[in-house]
Amino acid sequence: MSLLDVRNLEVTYAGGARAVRGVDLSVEAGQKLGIAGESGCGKSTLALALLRLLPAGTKVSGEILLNGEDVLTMKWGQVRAVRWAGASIVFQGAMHSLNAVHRIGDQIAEPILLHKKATPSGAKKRVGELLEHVGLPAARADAYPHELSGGQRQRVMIAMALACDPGLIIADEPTTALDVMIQAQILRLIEQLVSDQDLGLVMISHDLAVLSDTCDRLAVMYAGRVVEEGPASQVYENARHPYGKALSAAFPRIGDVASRFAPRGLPGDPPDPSALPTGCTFHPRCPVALDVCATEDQELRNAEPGRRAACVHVGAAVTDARSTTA
Ligand SMILES: Nc1ncnc2c1ncn2[C@@H]1O[C@H](COP(=O)(O)OP(=O)(O)OP(=O)(O)O)[C@@H](O)[C@H]1O
Repeated sequence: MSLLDVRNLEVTYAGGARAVRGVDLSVEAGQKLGIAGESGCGKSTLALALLRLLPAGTKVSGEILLNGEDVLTMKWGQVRAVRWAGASIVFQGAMHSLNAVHRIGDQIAEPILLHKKATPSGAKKRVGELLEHVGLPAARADAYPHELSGGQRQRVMIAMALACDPGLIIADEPTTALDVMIQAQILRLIEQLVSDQDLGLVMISHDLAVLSDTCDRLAVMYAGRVVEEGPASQVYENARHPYGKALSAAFPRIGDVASRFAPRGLPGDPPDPSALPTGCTFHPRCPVALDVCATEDQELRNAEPGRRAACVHVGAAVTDARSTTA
C-alpha cells in the first residue's frame, strides 16, 4: 500500500475553472515527488485538495488514499485528525502563514496540544526538540515572527509541519521567497528530515531545477493535467513532452552560471481553466503540434521504462494509467 495514492483527481472551482483534471500519482514512504509547472497550472489546488482545504463549493472527485483511506469520503472529524498527524503542508511565504502577534513556540505548540493531547510542559519540551531538529536554538521559541530572518521563519514552518509526526509532508513552493543560499539550506534540511524519518514528500514548485535537485521523481503539470512523469533527473535533463522540454529550458542547471542569465522562456500563456482549448491543451503553444493535436487529447503514454508523457510524438498509449507511477 502506498503512503499516498491519488486516482483520477478532478477539481473544478465554483466559477467553472477546471484546475485539476484526471491526476494520478503515488508516493511511498521515503520518496520525494516533485510537482512542476508554471503559475496557474493547478499545483496549489492539487496540494490543497489532498487535505480537503479547498473553498466550499469546489467540486472534487476521484480518490485520495492516504495510508489506504480515502480523504475525500472521510467524516470531518477524521479529516481534522489526518491534517497534521497524517500529512501536513508547508506553505510558501512563512511571514504570511505565521501569526505576527504570537510567539513562534506557542504557534508550534498549538497542533501538539490539539492533536497529541499533550500537557503544556510536554508541548513546550517538544517545541524545543522540534526547533533544534530544524537547526534553531530551542530558546527561539520565545521569538515573534518578525524577530526571525526569512530562512529561520521557513524553518519554523517546517518544525510546525513535523509537530504531530506526519507520514507525508506537502511543501508548496517552500523556498520561493528566499535567496539562493538560504534556499539551498532549506532544501537540504527538507531532504535530510525526509530521509531520517522515512517521510513521503510532495514538493511543489515552478522551478524544475530546484525540484530535480531535491526529488526522486517529477510530475510536470500543464492546465491541470500531469503531462509528463518520471525520474527527476531524466525529466529535467531530457524531457519527453514539449511542455516539459520548454519548462526545463526555462530553468538552467544549478551551477550553470552562464545560462542562468539567459533562460529561454515559453511564448504565450497557459490557457484559462474555465475555457480550455480543444484537443491537447498545450497545442496552441506547442512548437511540434500536428493537426490531430487540435482535436484529440493524449493520455499519458509509456515513453520508456518508468517514464510517461502525454504527447502524440511519444511511444504507445498506456492501458493502465497508474502502472508505472510507484
Ligand atoms: N479559489 C479559487 N476560485 C476560482 N479559481 C481559482 C481559485 N484558486 C485558484 N483558481 C484558479 O485555478 C487555477 C489553478 O490555480 P493554482 O493556484 O492551483 O495554480 P498554481 O499552479 O499553484 O499557480 P501558482 O504557482 O501561481 O500558485 C488558476 O487558473 C487559478 O486562477
